[in-house]
Amino acid sequence: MSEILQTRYSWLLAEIAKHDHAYYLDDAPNISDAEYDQLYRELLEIEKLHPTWVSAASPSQKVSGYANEVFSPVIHGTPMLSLNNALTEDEAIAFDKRCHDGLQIPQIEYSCELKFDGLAISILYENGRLTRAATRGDGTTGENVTDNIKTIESIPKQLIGLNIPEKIEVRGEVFMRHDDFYQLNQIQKEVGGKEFANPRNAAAGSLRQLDSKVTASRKLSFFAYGIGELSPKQWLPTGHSQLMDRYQQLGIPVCEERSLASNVDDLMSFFKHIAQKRPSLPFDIDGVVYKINSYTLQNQLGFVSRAPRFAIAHKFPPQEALTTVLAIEVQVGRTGAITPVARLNPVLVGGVTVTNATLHNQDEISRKDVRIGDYVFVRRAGDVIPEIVQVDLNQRPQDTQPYQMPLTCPICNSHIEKLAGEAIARCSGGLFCPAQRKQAIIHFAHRRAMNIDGLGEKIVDKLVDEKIISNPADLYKLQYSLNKLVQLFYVNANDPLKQKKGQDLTEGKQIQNLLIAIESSKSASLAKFIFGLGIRHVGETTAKDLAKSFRNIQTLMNATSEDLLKVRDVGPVVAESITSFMSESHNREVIEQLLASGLNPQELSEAIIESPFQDKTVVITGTLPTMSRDEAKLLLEKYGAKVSSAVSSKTNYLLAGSDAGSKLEKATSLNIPIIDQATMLEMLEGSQVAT
Ligand SMILES: NC(=O)c1ccc[n+]([C@@H]2O[C@H](COP(=O)([O-])OP(=O)(O)OC[C@H]3O[C@@H](n4cnc5c(N)ncnc54)[C@H](O)[C@@H]3O)[C@@H](O)[C@H]2O)c1
Ligand SMILES: [Zn+2]
Repeated sequence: MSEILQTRYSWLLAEIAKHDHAYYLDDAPNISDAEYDQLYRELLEIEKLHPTWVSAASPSQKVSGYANEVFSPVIHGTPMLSLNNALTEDEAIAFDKRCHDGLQIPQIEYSCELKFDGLAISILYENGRLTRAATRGDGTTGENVTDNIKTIESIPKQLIGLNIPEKIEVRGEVFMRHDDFYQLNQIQKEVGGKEFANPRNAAAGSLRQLDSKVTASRKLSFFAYGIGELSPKQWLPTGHSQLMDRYQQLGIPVCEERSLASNVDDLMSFFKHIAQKRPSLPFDIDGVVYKINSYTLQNQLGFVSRAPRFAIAHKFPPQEALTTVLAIEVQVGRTGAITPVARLNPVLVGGVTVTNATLHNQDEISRKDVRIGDYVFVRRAGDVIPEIVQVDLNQRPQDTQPYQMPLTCPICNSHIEKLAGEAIARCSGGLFCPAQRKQAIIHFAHRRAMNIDGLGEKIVDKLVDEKIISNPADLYKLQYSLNKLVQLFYVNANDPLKQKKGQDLTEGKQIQNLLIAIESSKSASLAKFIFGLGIRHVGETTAKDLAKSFRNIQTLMNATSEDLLKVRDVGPVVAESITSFMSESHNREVIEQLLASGLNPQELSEAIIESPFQDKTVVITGTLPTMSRDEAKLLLEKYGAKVSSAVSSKTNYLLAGSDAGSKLEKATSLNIPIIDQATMLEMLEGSQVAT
């Protein structure tokens, strides 16, 4: 039992670390906060049972987060801590009880605030002037974001009033209001930039920018809720609430929505009052915070490693609503991944209209048994993509059917496959499916596949969008589309593909180069061709093994599982993936078209007969008259040479073209034979490569 638990514990540590990275460093979480909190809770439960397992590195022992080293570091005078959570009313009541037990006094006054959903910031004022600002980072070391903070309008650069302390570190939250968030995403959409999943990510992503001009262009807001360094110490008022009042007098923004509570009932009514108000607030909050008001009492209770004992965040449960499933549709991603999506009767969840929810995969649909027509609870936990929590079985209409994913791709009709051990189903028409088109062509042209220089993502996007090509075989027909290409490359001056300054537009050099690269790719090896097909699980190494075993593409196309399993390193999953790919007639058609265009990839045996370059080391330098250096390299390698980049005493030949520089000098000084392209070709005459 304990072994299973130990495994689970290690898994949780790794999982939480992974999510912390995505959340704190990349400002792009992959799971909802509610799901994250569940993982964290489970970790705490296990640690309670096995205190000896807990190391200092556990997220329970330290403040989560990182300081990215691209910012200069700021060491916090006093650590910036986290808050413990109460997820239920009972847990909040238990917090109040712990405070009473710890302080042994009959009545405690609490200051109640909102829990803003942004990121913590420390702002230092010296003699009233803003001199430094830093993020929380890992709690001890934060990121210096002074210039960025200065771009936030509501944060005073100079404090006002008569009672300004010599030095004061104001702590609070930077966040983004809903309207500013929608506006930002709208702009991002227009300029093709990254859209943010929620205001928290947008705030963090906007503040943690190296260029403060970017931050300045994003509208951020700020509320203060705490204090760090202070001098003179006597400046501090008696309690937290009084500090907030004083902040207001200094011109520091403080949220109006706060109150004092004198017992646990007051805490609960504050919570309910705010929960009701939440949908109409202009910014996101994920709960409320209760803090013992008196600083003397706060100090008596003190801190645990990562959070104060005198405060707690009472979090809202994830926001849910009930609605009906109108349809279940599948979406096909760029790599063929099939994701079922529930189309919902539009419903407001926490102030946002939800019309779709992801269902992830068939296993998930079956587990939840979501059917078309069902009433379902939809959750939006302040974040990411809405999801279906569960079906309300009491309201299930008669005649509903368990949902089955389609067997063929809704876009291209190829069969949908699900490989053993994978949760995700995929469209098998990799070479043909419009959804996968761009990805397939980009992969085919990749340097390590057919190596078509100049055929990058942007050009592929254009060629496909303009319907000039729709699959890799179309590349070899491009010379027939010259007119269209010229238009595409040169006519629209605003086009990202337009020629760089100084290049001659009329010459058509870019098109010419592309066509040459496509033409030379016809001689790519069988291994590169197989790799270029983009068959799932067939990487470069597997492609090489397959090429060696099958010698030509036709044999591979007709190989059975048994044949495939004989190949080194090919197991059942790879074999299944290949047979499934090759059994899809659409893919076969594209391969046939490729062969018809003059590609005939063959695997040459490695045995070389009679080559003067067999096992010789050659270095290539300068510009050769008719070949590129890469072409010469391939040729030499085919004849058994090892082509290296630096001249040494071990070099057997230097192949030199015009404008050769230091390599030529070095080779001369080492007495290494120097040959030119013509000599190389002469030497190769009469050599043979066995096929
Ligand atoms: N979705 C994910 O993948 C993921 C990953 C990591 C963390 N998280 C989220 O982050 C939380 C943990 O982060 P955390 O350690 O920053 O704790 P926290 O966000 O739960 O609480 C501490 C923070 O609350 C903020 N805060 C807002 N209002 C406040 C107020 N009035 N007074 C004091 N502080 C206030 C401060 O920034 C402070 O640093 C998790 O509970 C989870 O919700 C999510
Ligand atoms: Zn498809």
